[in-house]
Amino acid sequence: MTNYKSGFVTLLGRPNVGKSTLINKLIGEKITITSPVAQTTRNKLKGILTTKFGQIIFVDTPGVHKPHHLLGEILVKNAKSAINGVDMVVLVLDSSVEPGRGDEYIKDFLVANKTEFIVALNKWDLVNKEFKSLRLDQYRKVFGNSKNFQIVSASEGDGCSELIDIILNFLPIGPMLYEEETICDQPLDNLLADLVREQVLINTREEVPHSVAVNIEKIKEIKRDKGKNFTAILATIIVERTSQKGILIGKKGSMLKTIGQSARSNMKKLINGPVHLELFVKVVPNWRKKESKLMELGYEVDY
Ligand SMILES: Nc1nc2c(ncn2[C@@H]2O[C@H](COP(=O)(O)OP(=O)(O)OP(=O)(O)O)[C@@H](O)[C@H]2O)c(=O)[nH]1
Repeated sequence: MTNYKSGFVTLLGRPNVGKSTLINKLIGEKITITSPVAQTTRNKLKGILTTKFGQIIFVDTPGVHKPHHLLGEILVKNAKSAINGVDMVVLVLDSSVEPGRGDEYIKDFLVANKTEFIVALNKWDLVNKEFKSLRLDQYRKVFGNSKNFQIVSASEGDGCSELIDIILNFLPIGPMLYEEETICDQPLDNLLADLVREQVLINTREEVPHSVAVNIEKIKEIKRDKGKNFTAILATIIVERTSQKGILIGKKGSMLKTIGQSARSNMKKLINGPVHLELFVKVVPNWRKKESKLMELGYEVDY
């Protein structure tokens, strides 16, 4: 008789608490987009972790794209769709700040829905030594003293293997649902596009906001008789306004170069081989309003 565990797990939490960073760390490959700008997660991503003891399928949640006064309502709406069909939830909290209403909303919602959840208190590395015990008390007051409360630092990796053990403990007994070597069910071009979009957000911050999309036009394996083979990737960054195109290209192309270099370096890690990346910027006015364009770019319009 086998005790193998498997199941679907979703990470819930306010924007920017580190959900994507945590999934990446738990799985050990860069598969989701992370940036210091809130609301970077667009599509639901699954990252798959297979261990000797079980298989955890992580479902990422979309970020919040609505004005602040709606935040509570939207968090709950997102939470509702995210918990659909999952076995358990990891509630991710940002310990570098005090517990907030948004965190409580989600907890109350989970309790009301009788959803199994554990707490991952993230960004512990950012809490000053002398404040650590106070901060822990503040969070325990709101989120309870249960043993299913794990302190982690997603960027450092601290507490992650303990978190995996807690999750596996919670999951039901079940078979391996994906082949052992699968880490993500997203097509490669989505992952590559996200790596470019991530660098646009990191490097331009508020100047080029969320009205940016990336389309992977071509991925080609180039075989060379002499020297190494490489993957050639052609990508277009789509913006809504000419002014945004200017910002993205930068002085003498400097911004586009920076974006391209960083995106390429992450692509190399993802593909596990040399990459040649060519980037173009294209203005498509109001692309967000054009649903066919959205679908062509692979977005799930689910809100
Ligand atoms: N110092 C520190 N920074 C972290 C940690 N975890 C995440 N971050 C940073 O916090 C920022 C937000 O992380 P994300 O993983 O994009 O957050 P998210 O919750 O997925 O954000 P949304 O997509 O907006 O929902 C990034 O700059 C991360 O590098 C951590 O444990 N320590």
